[in-house]
Amino acid sequence: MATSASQTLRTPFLRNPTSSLSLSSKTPLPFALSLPSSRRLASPRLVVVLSAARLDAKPTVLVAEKLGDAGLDLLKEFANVDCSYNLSPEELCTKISLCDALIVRSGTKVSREVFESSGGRLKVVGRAGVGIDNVDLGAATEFGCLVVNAPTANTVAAAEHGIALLTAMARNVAQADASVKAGKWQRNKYVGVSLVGKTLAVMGFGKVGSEVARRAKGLGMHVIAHDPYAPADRARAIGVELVSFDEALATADFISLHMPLTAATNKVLNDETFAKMKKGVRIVNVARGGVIDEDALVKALDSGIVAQAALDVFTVEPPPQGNKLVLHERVTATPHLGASTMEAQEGVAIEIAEAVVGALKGELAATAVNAPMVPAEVLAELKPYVELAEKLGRLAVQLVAGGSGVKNVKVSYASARAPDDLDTRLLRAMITKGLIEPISSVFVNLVNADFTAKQRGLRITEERTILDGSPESPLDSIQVQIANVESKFASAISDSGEIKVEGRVKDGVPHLTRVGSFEVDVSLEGSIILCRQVDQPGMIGLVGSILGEENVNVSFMSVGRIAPRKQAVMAIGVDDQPSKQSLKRIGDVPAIEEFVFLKL
Ligand SMILES: NC(=O)c1ccc[n+]([C@@H]2O[C@H](COP(=O)([O-])OP(=O)(O)OC[C@H]3O[C@@H](n4cnc5c(N)ncnc54)[C@H](O)[C@@H]3O)[C@@H](O)[C@H]2O)c1
Ligand SMILES: O=C(O)[C@H](O)COP(=O)(O)O
Repeated sequence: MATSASQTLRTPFLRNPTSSLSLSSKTPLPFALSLPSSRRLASPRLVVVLSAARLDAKPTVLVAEKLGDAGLDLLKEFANVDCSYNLSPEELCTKISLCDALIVRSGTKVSREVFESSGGRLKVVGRAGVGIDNVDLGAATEFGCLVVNAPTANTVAAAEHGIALLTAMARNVAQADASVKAGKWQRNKYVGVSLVGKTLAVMGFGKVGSEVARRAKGLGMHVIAHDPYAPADRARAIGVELVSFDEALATADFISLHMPLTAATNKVLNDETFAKMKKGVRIVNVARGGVIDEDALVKALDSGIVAQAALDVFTVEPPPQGNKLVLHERVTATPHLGASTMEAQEGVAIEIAEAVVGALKGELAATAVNAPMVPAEVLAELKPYVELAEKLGRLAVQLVAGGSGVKNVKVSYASARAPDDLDTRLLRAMITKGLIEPISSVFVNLVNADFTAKQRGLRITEERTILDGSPESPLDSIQVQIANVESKFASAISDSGEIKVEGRVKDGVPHLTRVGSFEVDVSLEGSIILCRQVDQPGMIGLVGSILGEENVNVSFMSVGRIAPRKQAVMAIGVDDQPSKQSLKRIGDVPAIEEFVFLKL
């Protein structure tokens, strides 16, 4: 989904189950921050019960690389800001356990060790720039840590630096400057090449690449581009032809690299691909050093395949002293300056500060890198269903008998909406949270739900039932089925052999509406007692009075039965947890064949 950088989206950062803080029954969303409970934040849109003392607690943001003042000011309004630059990896790991958020540029490696060392406190990593190859995204996701970047504010700066390198390289500006400063006047040595009419291949036609292409056309160059994922109409609009990788290599006089560093682009310029280039090609790299095999580039320069190279980025930064590439006479080098203009750094600082503060408040910036983006209006509509989803997951897993491994879960959404008009990622994440948290010590949120499910071998399949009728509300019901398990409440097993629970939202409140083959109706608040009994008068009163004697408030009761005077399931909602003795007394009622107490 395309969103503007300034748009912020409300997203669930889910409560850490180890926290003592609980959500009130009136809480419309389980959207508290995953901060330690003592550090929860006040936010006008977070309905979490906070003590007054806690309202004062500010999160701590570690800024590990230089950030523009405007961004720092924004951060300071909301958080304690620790600006500690040039930390060693060990120092970063030590400090991180005291921080809720970390902001870096490209010079800091946010490794797995950083997430491990944070002890679960680090909730947001903000990358003040585009490339997130210095952040271990897999580890961030595993640890439920959101990663946000600032992808737009330095685009023009990077494109301008690309053009600066292109023109400077073609006219030997850096080499000639050094020569004049050394007292020489070598006019014949530094004869350059013209750009006009030459073919420039832009590799990676994204934000920076397309801005470079636009500017190069203004210089009279013939611009082609290679990008397997770029839309043809965007290229057409700028007058750029999209070509294959090999065609780009074979026809270009100049190659400018603008792709991200990924497994697919790592050392994409290597011995083999240099051999496919036109002799005398000139290369600009303001993307990432790792996209070029640097040893191969030195060879290609020495053999004359590559006439010149202009490099802003290197595989290792800073490159080691004596690096052959940096010292090569036909190489122009800058120390990763693409984003370094006053304007870009101010913009990046604001963009990342807004994203990090938003994330700490429980919002999801539109620039989240490792979590699905859910538009604010979709989120508002799904709010009660999100709560329903988590509670159905919690109920279903508590019905599983000990020793049965939960492996296969089927979720069915009944809705009158068209299939592509219902985004279920959030619901699936919440069901996953509900299924996993009661039986483990991990906490699950939108960032790590799919990862955690996969890691635990939990297969969640989703299906849609399309209903007739008005699609006003997004969903009619959600059903969660767990296959191939025994249940501690046999009546929860449906005719087809799975544990089955189903729920709906009524007047904005989630309700349990089916257990196994029994229809019930109990609001999903507090906790629930399910009893199977032979349907007969007086049962509600009997159980109600056992609970009443202990001052346990009953919020809801409902009986679902197959037929009058046959087996029935009674669902009782309670505000407080009954004592073991009361539960035993309920179990001892002769007409009650089985019962289970479930915490929501
Ligand atoms: N030197 C600097 O200071 C500086 C500044 C900004 C950006 N960058 C780097 O520039 C690069 C581009 O940034 P952006 O903002 O334009 O990102 P972007 O995501 O907008 O564009 C990247 C483009 O690369 C394309 N791509 C992905 N894999 C590809 C492949 N195998 N072959 C060809 N194209 C491929 C994508 O489809 C996308 O269109 C990134 O590596 C970023 O880190 C460097
Ligand atoms: O990916 C980026 O945004 C650029 O490489 C800029 O990196 P920097 O923030 O370290 O200058």
